[in-house]
Amino acid sequence: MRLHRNLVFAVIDTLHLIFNDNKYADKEISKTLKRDKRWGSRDRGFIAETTYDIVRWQRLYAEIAEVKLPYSRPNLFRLFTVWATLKGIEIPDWPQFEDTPTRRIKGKFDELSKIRKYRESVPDWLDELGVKELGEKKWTKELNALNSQAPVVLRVNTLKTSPKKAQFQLDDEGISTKLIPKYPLALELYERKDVFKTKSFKDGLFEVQDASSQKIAEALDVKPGMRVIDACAGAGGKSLHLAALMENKGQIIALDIYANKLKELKRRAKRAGAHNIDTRHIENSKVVKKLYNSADRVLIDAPCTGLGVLRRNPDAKWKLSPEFIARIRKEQQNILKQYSKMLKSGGKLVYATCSIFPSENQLQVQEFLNSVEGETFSLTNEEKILAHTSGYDGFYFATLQKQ
Ligand SMILES: C[S@@+](CC[C@H](N)C(=O)[O-])C[C@H]1O[C@@H](n2cnc3c(N)ncnc32)[C@H](O)[C@@H]1O
Repeated sequence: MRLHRNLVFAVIDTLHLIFNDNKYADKEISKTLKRDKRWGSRDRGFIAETTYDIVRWQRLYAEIAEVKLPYSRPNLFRLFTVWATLKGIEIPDWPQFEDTPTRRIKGKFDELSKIRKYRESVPDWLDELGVKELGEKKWTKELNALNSQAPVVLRVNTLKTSPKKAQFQLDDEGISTKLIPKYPLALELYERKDVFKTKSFKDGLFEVQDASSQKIAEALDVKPGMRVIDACAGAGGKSLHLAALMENKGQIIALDIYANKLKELKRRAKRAGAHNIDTRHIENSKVVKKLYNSADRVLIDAPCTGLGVLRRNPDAKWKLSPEFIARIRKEQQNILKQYSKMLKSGGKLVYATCSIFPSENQLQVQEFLNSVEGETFSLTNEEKILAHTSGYDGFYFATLQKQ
């Protein structure tokens, strides 16, 4: 592979913003990709994948390159050199690479690879916490799976088409997919492609949604005509799925504390042809109180560490902190206690996270069930989905029934 100067510079500029200015990798990468209209899909793929790779392996590469945060521009080139050398890519004779040592990279890599926190590139505290939460064996396997590249999975929008029809249409647009057994609406791409440019996407035939995530709305057991509350709806990944399962009949009330996310939800709902979603911004506690005892189903897709989706957001490894985790656990319990009050008697509630840590998952549910607010609830189903066993994102969900 020959390295192109403008693409490498784009990667270096993006890494500077992610590492030194603490910006989100996905947002910065998509901004960078808009910089030059002449870039084709291979150029864009190079920028996105190289940036993600270096973010994912930051600790390992920094240790090999002997550089420390904040990274100067020459140090970012040293990180890049480690990436390229380990990939077997020849380093060009540009002035930016003059002082970057290429010798000993492989030797150091072999040496550091014996130690999990370097091999899998995680901070000490997260490695220790992972062992405490999952046990040595499971954490080692899971962390390894979470450091691999995630497959691209679509959820077919049954308001507009069927999985088989969508598969044919995508095939016509040059995108080959396979059905995934046990995930009725999922299509997995054989090869990474920009699906957002397709006519099928613009026509609302599918959303990009990991296979594990597709289990959440399904677990809520909704029926057409029900009144359903999606309490942490964000940009609506699950709301759209719920609308399809409800065949656009009944009502979905999508709540979130961020109005901009709900605005994005509305845009997506329009494309998907989902007409039964009302959005409500949680500006104060009254918005939730008004909905007490009103819903047949409540989905709590809770804010979490996102450790189950590290393959998609590798920068979370560097942005998370023990303080944040402590805060988010409290928030999860509060949300469960307050938002479960929106459910009618006899209704069902699903609590879900894209985390793999029991402290955010089954332990939260247990704490809730043992509390006064959880007295009338019982656990009817629970699934702990790990990336290394499922092949898809790490997720958790519990279904609770209210007496
Ligand atoms: C895991 S994300 C939801 C993803 C979304 N359900 C989807 O499928 O696309 C969690 C959401 O909870 C929202 N959130 C955080 N704190 C909240 C709170 N106290 N009440 C309601 N929503 C909250 C966040 O803004 C975020 O959008």
